[in-house]
Formats: sequence, C-alpha cells, structure tokens
Amino acid sequence: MQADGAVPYRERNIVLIGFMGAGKTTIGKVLAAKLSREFIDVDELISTERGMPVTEIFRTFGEEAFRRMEKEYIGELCFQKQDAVLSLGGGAFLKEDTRELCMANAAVILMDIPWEQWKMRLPLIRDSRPILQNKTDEEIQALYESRQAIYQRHHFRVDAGSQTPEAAAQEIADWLEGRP
Ligand SMILES: Nc1ncnc2c1ncn2[C@@H]1O[C@H](COP(=O)(O)OP(=O)(O)OP(=O)(O)O)[C@@H](O)[C@H]1O
Ligand SMILES: O=C(O)C1=C[C@@H](O)[C@@H](O)[C@H](O)C1
Ligand SMILES: [Mg+2]
Repeated sequence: MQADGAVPYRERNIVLIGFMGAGKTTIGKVLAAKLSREFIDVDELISTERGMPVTEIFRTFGEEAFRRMEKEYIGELCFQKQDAVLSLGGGAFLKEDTRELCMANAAVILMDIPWEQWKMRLPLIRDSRPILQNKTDEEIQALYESRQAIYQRHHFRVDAGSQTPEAAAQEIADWLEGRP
C-alpha cells in the first residue's frame, strides 16, 4: 500500500463515510454512475458473501466479530479495486485500523448531516438498521453524537442533509476533479 499522498486522489477508490441514513448508498450510486465507476456497498457485500443479513451477523457473532470482518473486507477492497466507489457501514470507522487504511489509500468523503435533518430520516431507516433497534430517540441522538468524532477523519465533507443526492454527488465529483 502507498503512504498517504503518494497516489493522486483521482486515482484512488472513493470511500463514503457517515452515520446511518446520511445518504452514503443513495449519493454513492449517483456518484458512481456520474464517474462511470463500480459502486460497492460494503454492508451488502458482507451480507451476500456470508449468506446472512448484517442484523443476523450481529445477532449470531456479535458486534466485535462484525467489525473485524468489516475491516478485512474493506482492506481487501482497497487492495483489489482501483477506481470503485465504496459505501462503508456507519460504524466502520470505529476501528482505527480501518480509518487509517482508508485515509492512506482512498479518497475519504464524509456525508455530513446535522441531527435536526437526520432525525427527519429516522422513520425511513429505523426498522432496517440493527443498531437502532430497541433504542429511544434520546439514545439514538447520543449514538449520533458519539460517532461524530470518528467521522472527522476524512479528506472532504459534503452537506448530505440539505441538498439533493445529485447535487451532493456533483460536489464530490468537482472536488475530485480539482485535486492534484
Ligand atoms: N440527499 C438526500 N435527500 C433526501 N433524502 C435522502 C438523501 N439522501 C438519502 N436520502 C434518503 O435517506 C434514507 C437513507 O439513505 P441511505 O440508505 O442512502 O443512507 P446510508 O448512509 O447508506 O445508510 P446506512 O449507513 O444505514 O446504509 C433513504 O430513504 C434515502 O432515500
Ligand atoms: O452504524 C453502525 O454501527 C452500523 C451501520 C450499518 O451500516 C451496518 O454496518 C451495521 O448495522 C452497523
Ligand atoms: Mg447504505
């Protein structure tokens, strides 16, 4: 692998990070189509390869086992792919190894969304995200806030709360175009 800065951002995989529901999958698909790149949702890849949904992996093996699995998949993708758009699970950056691997080898983009806007999306995703099950709104807000520190490791942030997926994807494409 290359040291951070050794490979121009335009030639790296694009890694999208951010809290659940921030728009990584939605914006990622638009961005991949715009740049004619392959789109890979890491949660979906893990589910397919392991033959069970992420919810069941959590239930069967526990969160820590899932995080280790996630780190291995992201590492392999960073090695194997060259110009893909990778949408990471919302908790992937909890692992320092995953953060540093992505920062050194990919262009890391934060899908940033303020709490007030995010909570309007909660009904859309509440039932399908294992981490949100059996949590009150206050507990979810505390989780949202606790995650903000890990998302500060990125190369570029985009406002994913108050613009369309198309506009957010265009902002990322423009940033990439202007990078060395
Ligand atoms: N810019 C946007 N404006 C309005 N709604 C959006 C926007 N981006 C995403 N959404 C909606 O918010 C919901 C969550 O989006 P999405 O699944 O892309 O988030 P995610 O970051 O991939 O979540 P997860 O980490 O849980 O996979 C979807 O219903 C999607 O249609
Ligand atoms: O934020 C999280 O901790 C998670 C987000 C999802 O993308 C999944 O990766 C999983 O449900 C964990
Ligand atoms: Mg997603």
